[in-house]
Amino acid sequence: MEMEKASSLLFSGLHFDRKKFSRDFSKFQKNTGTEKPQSRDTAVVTAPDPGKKRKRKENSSRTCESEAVEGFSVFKTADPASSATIKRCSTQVVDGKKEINQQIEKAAILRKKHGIHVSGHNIPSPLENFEELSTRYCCESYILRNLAALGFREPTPIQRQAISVLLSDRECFACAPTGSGKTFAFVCPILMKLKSGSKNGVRAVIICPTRELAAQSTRECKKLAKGGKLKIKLMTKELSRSGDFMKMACDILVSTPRRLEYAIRKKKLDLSRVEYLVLDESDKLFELGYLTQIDFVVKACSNPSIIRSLFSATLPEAVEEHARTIMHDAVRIIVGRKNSASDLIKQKLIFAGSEKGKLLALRQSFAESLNPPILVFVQSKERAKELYKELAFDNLKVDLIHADLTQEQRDDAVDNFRAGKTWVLIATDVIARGMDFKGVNCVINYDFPESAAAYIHRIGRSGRAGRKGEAISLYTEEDAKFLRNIANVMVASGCEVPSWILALPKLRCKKHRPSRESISTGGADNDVEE
Ligand SMILES: Nc1ncnc2c1ncn2[C@@H]1O[C@H](COP(=O)(O)OP(=O)(O)OP(=O)(O)O)[C@@H](O)[C@H]1O
Repeated sequence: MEMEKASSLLFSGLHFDRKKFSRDFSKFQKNTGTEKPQSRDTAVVTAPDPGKKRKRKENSSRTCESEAVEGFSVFKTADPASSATIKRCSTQVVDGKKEINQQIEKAAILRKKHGIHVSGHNIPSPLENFEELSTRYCCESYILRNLAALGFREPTPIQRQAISVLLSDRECFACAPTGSGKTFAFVCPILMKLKSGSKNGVRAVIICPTRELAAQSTRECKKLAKGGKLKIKLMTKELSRSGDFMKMACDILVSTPRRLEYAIRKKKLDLSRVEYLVLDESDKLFELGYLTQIDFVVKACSNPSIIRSLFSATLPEAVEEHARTIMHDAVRIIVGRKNSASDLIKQKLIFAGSEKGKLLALRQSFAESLNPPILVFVQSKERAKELYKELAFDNLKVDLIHADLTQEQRDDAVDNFRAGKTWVLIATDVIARGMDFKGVNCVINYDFPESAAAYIHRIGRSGRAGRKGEAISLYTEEDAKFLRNIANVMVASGCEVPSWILALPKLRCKKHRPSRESISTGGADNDVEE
């Protein structure tokens, strides 16, 4: 139901005028792209389509495609009497085809090696290494320096494919495991494409579902942009209320949907020149709570040549279908198995019997081996407060984070956890998505997650960037209806699960979180805050 509404709302304001952009066809024959002449995308063998729906910068077609067209025109204008010319040309065509086939094969091998699955037309080959950013796409040296300074030696699979797709001015929707480097997969091409700073307003927008994630993405973006001229800004509460973007240098803006909408409505922010729009954690942003804001922002990004991209570790069918109908010639990228947990996480299910049993199991687990940093997820802010009170006197360095805290308190909680000052952070789902806490050893689902997606994102706070992690999920009888879904995710990652759980009935429709006995005292808790 939610997605049906999404389909009717999202992107509905966008309209592309074919006639208006028909002139662009002529541009396909000019060489103005950023990809270097010697570089070739794979599988680009057809002549450009003059009826293409939208204006595109030409570098994506400035490859074998334009060469094939040029080849034919050479053929036509050559002296027909000269058999030598004809022979030379046909040899060139055969050589060209052979080369293209070799490149297609090479790209396929590379994709197979890295578990990259793609669909769409004329998909650029994945990057073999970061050097290709400069040899193939003329990347400025400061970006390569920053990549090296960050210690990134090889692109991750999602970076290999998404970077080349976005650098070829193609829209994409991508699904890759948690902690697999999706942030740089969209940040890097944006920095490369925008090149120098401009005073003409915001040119790229990155939307994240939470303020913490927006702040983190801004920081990551700034790390890669160090030494360049681009201005990157995080939309703070203050900026959204009183900042005048018309008078401010800002090339890349990172924001939550609400703050973005607020600034646009106040007419202090014009997004009509935006060239790149990223919806990070896109499936979350497509949920009802965000939908009208996202729709409003997407309409405000009215530049017809905008490149939009969707990234997440979970991409439900409904979101995919929707993306396919509204995006233009988009490339679908899936790394590994779709909607699955990272292979690096060891997952365990523990039956705790009752709410009291859960507290006991948690204390016991801490007593046996406390290996911080540890994240403990609960289903509501009330329960976060209750659990905090229980653990605060257990001689643990424990803290909590939920949506009721001030921004300063939330920032402190995140910073202290990052700095190792907090060993155990109790959290609601407010930090379940996207947050990159390095080296989280264990995620404990104190309250069982109510969907496979929620589970994948929560446990994905550990086992990031190639490190191993652990996830423990406590459950009681109240959680029976959610068990099978989560167990299926575990089985798909190679974990053992009792067979009776897999034989439980399928979850047919979305179920509400169970009301639970209070952690500290009696009473029920029906709060559904994230
Ligand atoms: N090429 C690379 N080599 C090594 N580490 C990398 C590389 N790219 C990114 N990383 C690191 O991997 C970690 C996870 O990256 P990131 O937060 O982008 O993951 P993600 O896929 O967006 O995860 P999530 O789905 O949870 O949002 C970060 O610490 C980042 O610095």
